Amino acid sequence: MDHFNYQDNGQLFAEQVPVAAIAETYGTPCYVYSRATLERHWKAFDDAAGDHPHLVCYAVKANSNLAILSVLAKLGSGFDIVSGGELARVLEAGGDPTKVVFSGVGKTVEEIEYALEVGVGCFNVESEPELHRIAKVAERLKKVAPISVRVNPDVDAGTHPYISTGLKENKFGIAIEQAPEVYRQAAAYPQLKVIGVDCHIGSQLTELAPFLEALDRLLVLIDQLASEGIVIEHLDVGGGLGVPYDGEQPPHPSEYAAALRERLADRPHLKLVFEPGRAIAANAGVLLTKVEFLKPTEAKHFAIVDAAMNDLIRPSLYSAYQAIEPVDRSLERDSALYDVVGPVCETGDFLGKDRELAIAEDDLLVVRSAGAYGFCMSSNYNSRPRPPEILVDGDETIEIRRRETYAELWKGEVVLP
Ligand SMILES: Cc1ncc(COP(=O)(O)O)c(C=O)c1O
Ligand SMILES: N[C@@H](CCCC[NH3+])C(=O)O
Repeated sequence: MDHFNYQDNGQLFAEQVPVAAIAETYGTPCYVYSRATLERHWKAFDDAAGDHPHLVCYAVKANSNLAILSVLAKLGSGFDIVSGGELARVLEAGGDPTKVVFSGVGKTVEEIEYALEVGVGCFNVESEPELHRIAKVAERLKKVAPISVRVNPDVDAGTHPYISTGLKENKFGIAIEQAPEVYRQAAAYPQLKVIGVDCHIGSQLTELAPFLEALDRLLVLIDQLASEGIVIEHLDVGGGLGVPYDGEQPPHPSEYAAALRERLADRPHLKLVFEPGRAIAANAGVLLTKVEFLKPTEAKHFAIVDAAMNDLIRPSLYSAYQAIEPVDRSLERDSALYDVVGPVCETGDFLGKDRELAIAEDDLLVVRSAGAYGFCMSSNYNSRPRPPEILVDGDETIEIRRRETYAELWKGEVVLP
């Protein structure tokens, strides 16, 4: 069962995970996750950091199902959040607020109050006005807010422009040249406690070099701050480690974490904070979908499936590649080149283009690497109920979110008299 992992990414897992039985029981489309794989990925970071002080703060945005958060909380995980809603989820799942880092460029007064009330571990401050806002709220609540400045190190992460975050032109963080001045202002506020430096340069990075370049720039900053008497206790390197969607060979989490740790060998007291999302969740999940119709046209063959862009938006939004495979490859089928599309009324509604597939109507397909930025980015567009989420936990399959009903589609709406 323990099978959706990096090394095995190219293999069919149907023999080990009862996906056909899951589809039978819960219907399609349907997300399926592996608890063992989630745990293994989290531990790869944790183990590689070894006895260097560290905290793996799973990025909740990647997959925020309460069951997933509770699995990680039980391992001792911290959490990287970007909203009050994510904080509420972490608390509901049994997460420790003191192990929460709060990122995001637009924290509201209400969110800051909430985070201070529950005692989050750190605010990752993304602008000067945010610094002043946190200080003001903390003063009013008579609290001291622990803060890091999210520094934009101006490193090209070499990833999709929509998910690159560490360049000068991106909205995230504070330019590294301005960071010392912002730290000085922070240090002058009695209601703020400077504890860290933070960065996050982008997502789906497949090389170590940009991470190390960013790290080196932050270490220079940390030394400069130390010379001014501003002591940094933790270095948050963000998330962003990529996964193999289409033959990429990103460093394994253990290799990545070990490389960063090595850089800090002469700084045994500088705590390392990681914020991985995708690397933990993506290849711990798949989206199951069924072929509704095969539609050959003059220009193209379409495989119309029952999952759509509302269920998994990454292909439509970023032209992202996600592998699509038939669950049962032993069936006799003619092979053809298909665009795998959903029922949503948008030309951009596709899960994959030009895929060589040997399939027929009613066949079950898996869309791989769908455990991260899958369900959490889903919507009800075209009034499609969102799919269920199933966690495979050893021999058990647990429905960790049931399929939405039609009535849930209009929850909170009113029919006018
Ligand atoms: C601040 C921050 N931390 C962590 C993450 C998680 O990124 P990833 O899923 O690429 O590890 C993101 C998303 O890119 C982010 O914006
Ligand atoms: N949602 C994106 C990643 C965004 C990362 C969040 N900062 C994806 O699916 O690849």
